[in-house]
Amino acid sequence: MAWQIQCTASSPPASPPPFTPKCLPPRSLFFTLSATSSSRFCPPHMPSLRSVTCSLSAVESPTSTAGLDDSKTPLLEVKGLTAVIAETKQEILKGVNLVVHQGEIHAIMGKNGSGKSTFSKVVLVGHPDYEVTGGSVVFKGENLLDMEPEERSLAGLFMSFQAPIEIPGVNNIDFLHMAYNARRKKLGEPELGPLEVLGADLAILDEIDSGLDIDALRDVAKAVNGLLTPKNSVLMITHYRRLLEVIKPTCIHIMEDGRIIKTGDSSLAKVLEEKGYTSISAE
Ligand SMILES: Nc1ncnc2c1ncn2[C@@H]1O[C@H](COP(=O)(O)OP(=O)(O)OP(=O)(O)O)[C@@H](O)[C@H]1O
Repeated sequence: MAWQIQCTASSPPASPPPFTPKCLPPRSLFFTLSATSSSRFCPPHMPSLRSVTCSLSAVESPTSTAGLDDSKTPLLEVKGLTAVIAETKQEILKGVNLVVHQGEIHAIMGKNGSGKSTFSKVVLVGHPDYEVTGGSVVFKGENLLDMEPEERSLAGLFMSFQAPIEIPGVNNIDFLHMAYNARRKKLGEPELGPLEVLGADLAILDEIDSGLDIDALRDVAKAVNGLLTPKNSVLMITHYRRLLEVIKPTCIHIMEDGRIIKTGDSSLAKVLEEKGYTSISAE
């Protein structure tokens, strides 16, 4: 797990470098996480990820708003989110509860069709295919559901596409990050992580591991690692435990039929591998 070793090697300064939001136009919402990104992105002020722990231990979590660590600042608070397909009114999200605090990595797993992508589309972009019928989504204290996609981006959300290597311009974020930090270095200022350069606090990464071989997966893991700072958080949507072997999440949430039915620490992925989703939903 080279990504962890790299990032634990640096000790954090007394205070993290200042955040620099709004340094990019609104279109920066849609960047692609590069499978070729390297660990050079690991920000120097990042603390050991091992210090970030989930206080829940594979407990049932019909309302996973239950505090992971109340001393931390919540970034994203989703409560009772329900949504239907706009055209047919079929309900897909049936009361999602989720809290992501600063500096945490969360993973959402679940069977095909459980509602993971719908959740990310509703939260991130307010996708027109869906209508929110209830609940709330608060990001940094603001009601996200009232915001246009551009406003969500400016508020500090970042989303990656699925299948990153199929998207042209895959290295944009690498280039942007390097160019920005080169200038900061020249000015004698501390370098920033990619999310800070983007002015984003939370990255939602939807199935960034789909179709990747093990080597590409390691590169993606390094890139995800490089997105983190003590203030930034990552919410990953994934099918595969193998990604969670190289990126140890603070918490794993299991989604089933439009709800999060269980929240636990990274050991939950092992339970899934050994016993499958059925064992969890049947408990
Ligand atoms: N725009 C849509 N029109 C019709 N059905 C939809 C639409 N969006 C989602 N669905 C249905 O809602 C359910 C949840 O879909 P969603 O893509 O969110 O699940 P998922 O957990 O991300 O699945 P996967 O792991 O296969 O990507 C599925 O049954 C899907 O067919």
